[in-house]
Amino acid sequence: MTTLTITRPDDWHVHLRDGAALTTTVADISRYFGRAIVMPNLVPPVTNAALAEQYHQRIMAAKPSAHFKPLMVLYLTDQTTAQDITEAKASGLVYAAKLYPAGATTNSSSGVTHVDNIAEVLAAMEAENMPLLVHGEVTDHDIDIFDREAVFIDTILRPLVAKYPNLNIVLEHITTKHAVDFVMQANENVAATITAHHLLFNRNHMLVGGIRPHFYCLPILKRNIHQQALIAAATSGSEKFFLGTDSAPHAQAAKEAACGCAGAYTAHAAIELYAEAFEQAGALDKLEGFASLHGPKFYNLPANAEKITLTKNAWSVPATLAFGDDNVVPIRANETIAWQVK
Ligand SMILES: NC(=O)N[C@@H](CC(=O)O)C(=O)O
Ligand SMILES: [Zn+2]
Ligand SMILES: [Zn+2]
Repeated sequence: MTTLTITRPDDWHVHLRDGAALTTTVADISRYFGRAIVMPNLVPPVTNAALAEQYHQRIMAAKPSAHFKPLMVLYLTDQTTAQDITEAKASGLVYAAKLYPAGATTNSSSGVTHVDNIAEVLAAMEAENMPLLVHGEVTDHDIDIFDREAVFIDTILRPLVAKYPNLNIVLEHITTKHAVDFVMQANENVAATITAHHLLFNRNHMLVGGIRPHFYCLPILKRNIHQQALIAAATSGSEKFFLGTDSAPHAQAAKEAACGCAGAYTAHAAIELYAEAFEQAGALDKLEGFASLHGPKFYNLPANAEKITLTKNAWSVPATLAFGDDNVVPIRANETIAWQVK
């Protein structure tokens, strides 16, 4: 196949950052995506409706394409109240709230220290029909970094799903067969996003022949059998799995460092990278469901009305992209990508 026309896709998990970085991130994400769930892990984080509204204005001031709509997310802390949820929902701009276990990932230090601290908040979200988005990793320092997602599922998520059976939950950026199996056996209100980089890469890409910091993200790339399970889930046609790039830019110097930040930048070529992964799996016919239909259905929103067309036409990714006063090194820097959006 050399061209592929699909319903305009959405990105259900992206980091646009703030300030001057918005010039690049907003242009890239709005090139063909219709909507994006915008992660709230700024410094300080987006913890209430007023902050979400201000962040929304800054994103719109960065002039996204006319078809683009940012969907805002509340960052949950130990101090979040049920009223914060009610006000966020009433704003009409906030579509979900995010659980970052404190210390699990970039800018998560204000996150939740124990899920019991947000019991009332979760009950309010269940009542208000507001989805809970989860960074699913435990932070105990004696738990191996490669096991943190599986341990989170068994010790935190499974009991949480049982306690709030009607809460809509998205396990974000899943990276293991354990997560795929958990989501598959759960009820319809439990779904997952999958990144392009976790479909295309495993930990060998990051660690063999030298350490490659631009592949370092959280949850960390796992071994090949997990990559295969993610590919099988994404291309299965199951409505429980949908596109979330987790495009997470950091300045080049913050990645290429003795202690490098976690996050991979893919917003410059997101659907193109997914198309490669789906083509390698012989499943290009499943891309539209994953990228454009399953997400809106889960969020109870209509699919986008327009279409986009991808053509098989290799193009070169630059070594760096502008990122405020800095640079970001995108995934596939100095290499080619097989697909291109017309
Ligand atoms: N995925 C990452 O490695 N990093 C994200 C945070 C996150 O999504 O966990 C970031 O904000 O940099
Ligand atoms: Zn995360
Ligand atoms: Zn993320």
